Amino acid sequence: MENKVPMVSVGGLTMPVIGMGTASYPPADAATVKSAVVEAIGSGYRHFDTAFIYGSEQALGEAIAEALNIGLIKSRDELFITSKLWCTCAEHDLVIPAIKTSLENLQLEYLDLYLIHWPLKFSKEPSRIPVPKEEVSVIDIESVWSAMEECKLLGLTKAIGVSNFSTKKLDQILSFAKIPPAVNQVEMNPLWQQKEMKEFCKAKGIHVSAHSPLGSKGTIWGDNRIFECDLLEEIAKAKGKTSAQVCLRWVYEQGASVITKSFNRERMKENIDIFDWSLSWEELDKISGIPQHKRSSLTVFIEDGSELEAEL
Ligand SMILES: NC(=O)C1=CN([C@@H]2O[C@H](COP(=O)(O)OP(=O)(O)OC[C@H]3O[C@@H](n4cnc5c(N)ncnc54)[C@H](OP(=O)(O)O)[C@@H]3O)[C@@H](O)[C@H]2O)C=CC1
Ligand SMILES: O=C[C@H](O)[C@@H](O)[C@@H](O)[C@H](O)C(=O)O
Repeated sequence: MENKVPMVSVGGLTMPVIGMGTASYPPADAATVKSAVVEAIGSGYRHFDTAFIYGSEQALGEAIAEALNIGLIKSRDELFITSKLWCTCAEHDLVIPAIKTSLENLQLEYLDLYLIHWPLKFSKEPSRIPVPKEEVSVIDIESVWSAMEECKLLGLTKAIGVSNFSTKKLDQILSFAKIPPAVNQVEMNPLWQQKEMKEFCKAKGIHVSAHSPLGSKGTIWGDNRIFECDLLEEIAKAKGKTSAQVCLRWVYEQGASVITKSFNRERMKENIDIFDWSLSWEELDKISGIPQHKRSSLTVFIEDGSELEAEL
């Protein structure tokens, strides 16, 4: 299939506006992730999102090797690969070893984008989930960011950015960064539209990437609300599309990139088929009025996560 996915400029790189997520719950086995990624490459995906904590780096690396082997792609450079620094390594001296571990897992020499996963640090390997609050603190962003900058200067990644950062935290980074964050990857979908974040990032030249664009259906941190939203279904029906496609197209029309996960062949094809039609002003206006509902995985994974969230 011809790759007709639009590209966006991010930190001096071009990035396909849709990326395939590789986080799943319960975590899929390596063979499932590998075959889903190979299938996705065959369907035109060129952008993949992983993280140390997902446990999917190895399988993604194997899929890339396989795609090269069977000639689906000619060179690794045709792909855009993102990984993320986990909270147990969110301190200056642990960042370079962490990205090297991710690269080793992926069998790659460089990442395209390396993100700080959360503005949080775990003092040790969490003793349980939800992580006890005494094991969690707010990241020392200045020292961690300088190590992220070193990752880029060393050529371990082409661009650096953050994830789940508030505008307040972004402002902090911008006050000292030699290399500003290229991306903030945040939850964004018609039920959590990120209007303020979108305006802030536009003004500061930071690209917004949307994770959970379908509400992370099927995971313990997600829900099915997107698929139960009558308005989205109504719009989808009228256009001969699905609610998922309407959501993904909506994110794209906001100027954000879309990171969505499907390991199902038909749905991954459906999800990438959003670039030759558009939403009307009237439809966009109706979506803009949907009551907002933030669904944060912090409250699932961290004890008193909502209190902590207020600090971030
Ligand atoms: N930075 C961060 O903190 C976070 C990053 N992420 C990243 O973003 C990616 C996407 O987010 P994620 O939480 O996975 O959730 P999504 O919002 O992309 O939803 C994925 C779920 O929806 C299902 N699905 C996918 N396409 C369709 C469709 N067309 N119709 C119906 N159901 C569909 C999938 O099932 P199936 O596979 O069976 O199709 C899966 O259960 C993650 O994989 C991860 O890479 C996610 C959360 C947080
Ligand atoms: O342990 C915590 C979880 O992994 C969570 O914070 C992340 O996995 C997040 O939901 C994501 O998918 O990026």
